[in-house]
Amino acid sequence: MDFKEKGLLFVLSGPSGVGKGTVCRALRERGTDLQYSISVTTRKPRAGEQDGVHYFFKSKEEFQAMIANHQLLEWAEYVGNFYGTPLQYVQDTLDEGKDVLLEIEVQGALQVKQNFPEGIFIFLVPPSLGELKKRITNRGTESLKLIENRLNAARDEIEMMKHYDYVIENDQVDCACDRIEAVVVAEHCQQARIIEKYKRLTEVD
Ligand SMILES: Nc1ncnc2c1ncn2[C@@H]1O[C@H](COP(=O)(O)OP(=O)(O)OP(=O)(O)O)[C@@H](O)[C@H]1O
Ligand SMILES: Nc1nc2c(ncn2[C@@H]2O[C@H](COP(=O)(O)O)[C@@H](O)[C@H]2O)c(=O)[nH]1
Repeated sequence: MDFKEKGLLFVLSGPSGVGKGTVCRALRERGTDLQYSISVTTRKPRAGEQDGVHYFFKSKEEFQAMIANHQLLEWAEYVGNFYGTPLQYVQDTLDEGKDVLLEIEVQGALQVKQNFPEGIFIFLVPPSLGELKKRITNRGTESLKLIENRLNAARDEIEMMKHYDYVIENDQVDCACDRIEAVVVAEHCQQARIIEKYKRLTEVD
């Protein structure tokens, strides 16, 4: 039987400012074998953010057209802006046998879980709420009002971590990366065992 192994889908969530982007950048620099989906958003670019690199920046109308045309794997409204994952990229990359990592907020992650239960869901937590506030404030990319909105959303998001397979603390970026890499290795071992079992069960004498 021709059994083509697909890539694994990892979903990384966590409250704004916990360090998802920082940890993903560090994983890239380490050369961890993951592909990163670029999301679509209606949020305005921050200083230094480039279209097609950090996000695909779209108008509300363009975003709604993508929803209507079933071009998004998931989407959500988060603190006044829309965010979504382009479906085609994820499908194609998994079909090529490569692992994909989505860095998305919890409403979107739960949609992925419904439609793609074999995904692996990781929730990144800060050492404390005080440290979260310090990180998002020191980043200096949002106004005080927006920081407050994001911290309010964080309380509800943290409540949702019970729906995730793994909860990883981002105390130090390097340690958080080590833990995520350990999850990737463990999930591949698990997949290899399942495939082996499936092959044995379907073998014809
Ligand atoms: N382990 C860490 N220790 C100290 N500071 C950290 C750590 N991880 C990230 N930071 C800092 O915290 C701030 C927020 O990080 P980052 O932008 O990666 O968060 P995020 O979760 O991607 O946020 P958002 O969801 O808003 O995009 C950055 O200034 C970053 O340098
Ligand atoms: N549901 C989705 N959430 C996404 C996506 N891309 C990013 N995000 C999350 O949005 C918030 C805010 O991001 P920011 O860049 O404005 O700070 C954060 O939690 C991201 O992880 C997506 O495609 N879908």
